[in-house]
Amino acid sequence: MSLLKNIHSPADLKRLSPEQFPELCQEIREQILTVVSNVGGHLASNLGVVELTVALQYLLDTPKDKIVWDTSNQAYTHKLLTGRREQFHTLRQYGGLSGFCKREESVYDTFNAGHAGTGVSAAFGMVEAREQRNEKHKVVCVVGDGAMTAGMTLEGLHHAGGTNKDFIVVLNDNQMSISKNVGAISAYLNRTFTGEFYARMREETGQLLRKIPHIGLEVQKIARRAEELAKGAILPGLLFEELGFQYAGPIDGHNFEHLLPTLENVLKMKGPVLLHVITKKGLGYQAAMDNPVWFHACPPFVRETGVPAKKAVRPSYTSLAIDALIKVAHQDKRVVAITAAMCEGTGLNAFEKVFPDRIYDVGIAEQHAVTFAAGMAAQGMKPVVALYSTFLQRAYDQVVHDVATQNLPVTFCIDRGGLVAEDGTTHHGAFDFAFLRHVPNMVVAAPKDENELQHMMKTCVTHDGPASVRYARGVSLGVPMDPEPTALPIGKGELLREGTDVAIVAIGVTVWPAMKAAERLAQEGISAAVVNARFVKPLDTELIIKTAKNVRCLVTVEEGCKMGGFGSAVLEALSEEGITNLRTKVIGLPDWYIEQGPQDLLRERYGLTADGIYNNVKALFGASVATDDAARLASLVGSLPHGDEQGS
Ligand SMILES: Cc1ncc(C[n+]2csc(CCOP(=O)(O)OP(=O)(O)O)c2C)c(N)n1
Ligand SMILES: CC(=O)[C@@H](O)[C@H](O)COP(=O)(O)O
Ligand SMILES: [Mg+2]
Repeated sequence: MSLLKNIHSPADLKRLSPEQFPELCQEIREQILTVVSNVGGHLASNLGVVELTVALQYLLDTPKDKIVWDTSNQAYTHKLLTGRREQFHTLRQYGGLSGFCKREESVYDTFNAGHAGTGVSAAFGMVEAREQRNEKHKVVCVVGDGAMTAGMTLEGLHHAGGTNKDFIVVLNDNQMSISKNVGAISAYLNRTFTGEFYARMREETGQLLRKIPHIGLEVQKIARRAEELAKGAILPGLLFEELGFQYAGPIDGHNFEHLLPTLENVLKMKGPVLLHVITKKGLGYQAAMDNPVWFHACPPFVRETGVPAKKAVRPSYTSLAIDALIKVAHQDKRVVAITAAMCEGTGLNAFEKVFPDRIYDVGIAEQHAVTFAAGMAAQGMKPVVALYSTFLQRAYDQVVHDVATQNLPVTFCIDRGGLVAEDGTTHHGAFDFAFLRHVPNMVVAAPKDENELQHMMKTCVTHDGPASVRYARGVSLGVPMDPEPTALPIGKGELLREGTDVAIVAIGVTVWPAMKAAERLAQEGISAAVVNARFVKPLDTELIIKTAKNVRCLVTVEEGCKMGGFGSAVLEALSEEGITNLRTKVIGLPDWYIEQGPQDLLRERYGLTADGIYNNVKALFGASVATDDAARLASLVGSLPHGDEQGS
């Protein structure tokens, strides 16, 4: 590590000679592999952009010049070269470096990201800010071929290409999203590989024309047109040129002899420019090159073998949800599945094996995925859209405007609901209860365990309207499973435990911890009822009100934001009923962005474990007893005759 350890900022990199770069890149790869095999992370994407990052930092004058990393899951080399090498071992851990770019972390991180497709828009915003402020610096956005399929990227290119502002987009094309990239844009980019064919053909056409004596203008025109057509059919650059970008490339993104001079030229060009760079995901680590999908975002693994360091003890909620979906799809031919570039993450690859003709991967295009589903539903199909909670945020209007207003039977499998751990702020599924429960017609369900999950899958898919079922990241609990999924009554919760002092009304993964808390409270003589609400909407107000009327305190628990979420729904129901004499508390995520860290640790921090619920209930109950005692005492004192009256 003799080169890397002396780099504390890009200025140190500039002191190296380009001949030393291959050795430096090897050291960087070594460092990334050491840390990621230990803590997990986005290995394959990062190993693919080592040379590109070195070249950019070498030629640009950051932080004055701005680099925007789209999604920013590929920014590890960037972190290592911009003063964060010594903290790099803390990557993705609680209190450690983020796995993504964070402005709070470094001046070299120009824009926070984690969701794909924001880079071009943000970077072009910086271009226009530069113009407004009369500044002189370069703005470069690095965007992947996967993110190129995102609507926002195309919106950004459309805007920027319509101007003549100096702006550089580097398209890092590794032919992969998380899995193989899909769709027309990806096919278009893949024709890069026939670029050689285009060059040869152009040469041959030229030779042919030169051989024709006294070539007329008309013939020349026809020839040029033929060439343009050939370009349109074969050369990827034409798409970008038509969008107003000068196109350069494709070039080998691992070869400094290509990278440095081309980038140097591109940085001097005026107006919007797109440089197309071809890279390989996982380069330098055979296991990641062989299986870039698994190594896209991997848990800790054994470096020598490339196998996970820990074996999963039980199936994940994800896989059990899709198992149930497969069973339901066997019974109903109208059921189709839709993923937005997340076939593996959402477990739909299992569905694809059984129903290869009934699954659609639309690319990183959540908005399209939802409206596409609505279109299918409008024609009698039963589409199931499987998305991570955090990515559904992007399709809010499509949920409201295209699905719910028409009461269309689209099911949303909301994966990664709640705390997702190491990906942190941009990826926690904190808001789905809050942004779905106010949508008319929408069913919002969250099971307490995997058995209930399979039943809710059936409930939602067979429901004749929009419905969502939300489940957590991670392994299931290991509860006994019923042989078949069965539809549950929509809007009905279950009373898991009777109680006369306190009611704990919980939803989703917080239900079993609530039960544990109740057991502990019982040992101390506090009688706690536990309601598994099952549905945030329609809320089982009847059960909740009935339970509330028997107790003096009520606590709600959810792994979601408190503001406008499940607890708010319960409080609204109590208020509607005119119940005002109850002490209440909402346990959930606070009004700030939740940091990265292991799920257990974060759950503890936000009071979502059995202990957390127990402590909250005890404090609330203790306060209510104290208040009641004080009130009793006051009324007792009030009823005593005054000294004067006693005639003293
Ligand atoms: C809006 C959104 N949807 C889905 C994802 C999940 N996701 C993370 S990285 C990734 C693939 C990105 O592919 P690409 O842009 O080509 O970058 P690469 O990892 O290949 O460098 C996806 C789908 C996301 N981050 N954001
Ligand atoms: C999908 C995405 O954004 C990934 O890059 C993420 O890091 C994956 O995490 P999971 O392990 O939850 O699928
Ligand atoms: Mg890619």
